[in-house]
Amino acid sequence: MDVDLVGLAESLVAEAERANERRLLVLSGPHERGYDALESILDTLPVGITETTLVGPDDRLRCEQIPQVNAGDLLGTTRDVIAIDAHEELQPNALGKVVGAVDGGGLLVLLVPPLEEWPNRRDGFDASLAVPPFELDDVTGRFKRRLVETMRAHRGIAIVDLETDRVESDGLTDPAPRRANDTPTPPPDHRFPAAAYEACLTTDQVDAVAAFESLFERERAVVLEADRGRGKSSAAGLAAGAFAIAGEDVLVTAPSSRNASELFERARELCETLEGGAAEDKPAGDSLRIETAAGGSVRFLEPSAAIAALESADIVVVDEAAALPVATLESLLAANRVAFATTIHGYEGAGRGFSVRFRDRLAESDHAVTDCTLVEPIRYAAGDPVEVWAFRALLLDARPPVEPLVADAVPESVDYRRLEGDDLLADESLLREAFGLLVLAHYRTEPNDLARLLDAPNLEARALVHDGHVVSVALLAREGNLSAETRAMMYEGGRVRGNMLPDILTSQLRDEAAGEPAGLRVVRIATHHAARSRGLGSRLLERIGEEFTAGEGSDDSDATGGIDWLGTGFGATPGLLEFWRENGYRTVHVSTTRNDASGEYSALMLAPISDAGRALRDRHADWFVRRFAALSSDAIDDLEPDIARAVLRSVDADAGPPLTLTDHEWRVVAGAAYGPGLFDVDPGPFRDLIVRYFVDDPAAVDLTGREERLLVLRALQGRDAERVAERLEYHSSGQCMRALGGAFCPIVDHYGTDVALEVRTRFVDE
Ligand SMILES: CC(=O)SCCNC(=O)CCNC(=O)[C@H](O)C(C)(C)COP(=O)(O)OP(=O)(O)OC[C@H]1O[C@@H](n2cnc3c(N)ncnc32)[C@H](O)[C@@H]1OP(=O)(O)O
Ligand SMILES: Nc1ncnc2c1ncn2[C@@H]1O[C@H](COP(=O)(O)OP(=O)(O)OP(=O)(O)O)[C@@H](O)[C@H]1O
Repeated sequence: MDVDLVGLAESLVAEAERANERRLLVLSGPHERGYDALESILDTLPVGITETTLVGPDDRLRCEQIPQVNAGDLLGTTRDVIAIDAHEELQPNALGKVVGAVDGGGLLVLLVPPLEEWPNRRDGFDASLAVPPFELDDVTGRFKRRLVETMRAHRGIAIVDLETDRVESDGLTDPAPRRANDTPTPPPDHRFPAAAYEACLTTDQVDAVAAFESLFERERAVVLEADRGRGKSSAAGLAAGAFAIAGEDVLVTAPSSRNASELFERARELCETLEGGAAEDKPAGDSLRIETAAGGSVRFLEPSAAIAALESADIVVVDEAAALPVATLESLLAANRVAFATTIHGYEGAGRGFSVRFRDRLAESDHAVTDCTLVEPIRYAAGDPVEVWAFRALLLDARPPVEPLVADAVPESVDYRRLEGDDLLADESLLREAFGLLVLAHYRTEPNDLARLLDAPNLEARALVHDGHVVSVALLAREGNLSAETRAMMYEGGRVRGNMLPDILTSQLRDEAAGEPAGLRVVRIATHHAARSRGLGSRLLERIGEEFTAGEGSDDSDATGGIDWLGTGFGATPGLLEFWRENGYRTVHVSTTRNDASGEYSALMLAPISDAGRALRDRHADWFVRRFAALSSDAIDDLEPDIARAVLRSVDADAGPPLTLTDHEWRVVAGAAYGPGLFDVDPGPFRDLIVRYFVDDPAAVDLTGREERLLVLRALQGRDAERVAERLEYHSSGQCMRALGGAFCPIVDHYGTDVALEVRTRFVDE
């Protein structure tokens, strides 16, 4: 080989060391030559085998090797050199996870096919985007084209063409030598020991530790946000140690104990510094525990155990909070003094439930909240070119437009726009705004989603733009239109990628024909927070409906038309159910388990366009109404009553069986409403009536919100009267049951047959 590859790698590393930055070396060309080059580089660089990792399919070097799917193992760890073999495939998520693990002074190496060809090759990841009925050939290469373009445009990235033996770019930036880091100093008035601050590596970390001092007071919460590798876990550990030294019992929780290791490391070091090795580190089962001379402690419990033990702790620290379900975070908020540390950008595809949903709940709580953001990286210098490139290429920092640009947007001021892949690729700011809005509005968006948006044949995006800026955006997926073979396979228990609605309607709800009509699922919709509640989201759905109604019916399956139904599935909340209902969508199913990430039950809704779509919606609405009462006392017996009310109200009013209570059942119900009868002897007819009442939503039946919740909790979900009385603030279970009878009076008045009304006259003077 003519080019002095080894010399280039050495210069890159020398420069990286000088600046405490990283460098990226792209080796493009035939697979084997890539490995030959990599091996000679690794043989020469003064880097230990233990500090090197190969991320790829084969164990080909004398160093640690992990496949891309396990790239998450590198999160929170540090390596001098990481090489990614992207010949067989490149998973965008793996790239995002790996980039943060390379140490300052280190090298990231990317083995790729010749750059000109790479975007035109379909790889293993692309295969995952070819969801039925689409084929691999339908997948495009825009994401890779974007990677190549940004690699060529960014600093600090060397590109070598191994086929032509040419250095396309040497990636050298000739950086100024790094300034010696100023040693951070403790804040002037501090309550933690100075050693807690002296252990900090950056001024940001000092500020973060200081933020924890607010937890000396009651009813306080601290929120620590940072990109990966800013030292937030360590800051939390120093604070936890300082509290333990002061005699407090600190309970630490995180998705797994592995996530909390840095925190315990710092806490233990601090306790040892201050107590001269007195701190005890006792592994007890799977929990870590540090105890101090003052009787304080730092201990780890898994989230569910931590929730059960909140009462016993003085202070609760939640690390990697964004990766926990919102429901779990809410339960942890019951702690009086609590801190949440979380990653804000999606290296890990970590949940954004934290910022999206939990923030509101935190603001509503009684805690005074202290916020702190750590910006300065710890593993490498700020402004590191590899991080800058990764953020840009993977849009890890994509943001919606700044508020003033869209603050005046109203339905009359906006244009409807199809966001075609090529437009998005060509217009960086359009892509950033649209993707940024999707990311901000959803709790789980990751680099793979960017690739999907650009390349997946089943996905489309639409937006409302105000003065050229995206103010509302929707991500749409084509579903259904599946062959008889695929449908049979699903019906028999096989899985099909994409196609969420047909999949659930077929495999769970046993409708083999559900995948036949063609649909369009609104995967995600978001309006800029500065312009919500002005009808923009509804306008966007309306325009989408118009566009796809144009070519109604599955016979005509050309690019825009050929759609039988619009649909959606999302974590159900009363507000969202109302939003979709207002826009013509009707509920056909509620999931029987809570979503892992959001902690919510999902609702599936359909808005038919063609006759085939209407038939699909109608039969599923009918089945849903028929099964709802039985579900309520079983799989969804803990569905929040306000969600149950909203779910039933958003079912098509014509759906479900007619009321068929026998004369005897009417006597039982009317007897409980107006006389001495009891709900408990025969709940069935009561439940049928309640479901009918909610689905019809008749104005003539006058019930309060509290009465409706009572109907759900006691009668549909069959919960214990005493608990229901407590929750709805009735004086006693007796009063609660009397109120239940009372709630049935207007229902009997409205629906009751002559037999029922006769019962009423026995007890009421008319
Ligand atoms: C498949 C999915 O993507 S479901 C997830 C939807 N997206 C999100 O939750 C992201 C955050 N939220 C948003 O971006 C917006 O609130 C959207 C997209 C839900 C609605 O967009 P908007 O432009 O505000 O819609 P629009 O003005 O037409 O309708 C608003 C009405 O919907 C209802 N609504 C929507 N969301 C909520 C909510 N979270 N809580 C209460 N009501 C809500 C209300 O009735 C509201 O009217 P109001 O504010 O006068 O009470
Ligand atoms: N004060 C400190 N003293 C010693 N080492 C530190 C300190 N702060 C951070 N580090 C080291 O820097 C790296 C990143 O720190 P830490 O894990 O706390 O950051 P983080 O923001 O939680 O990062 P990640 O999200 O990647 O886990 C770790 O290897 C940690 O050991």
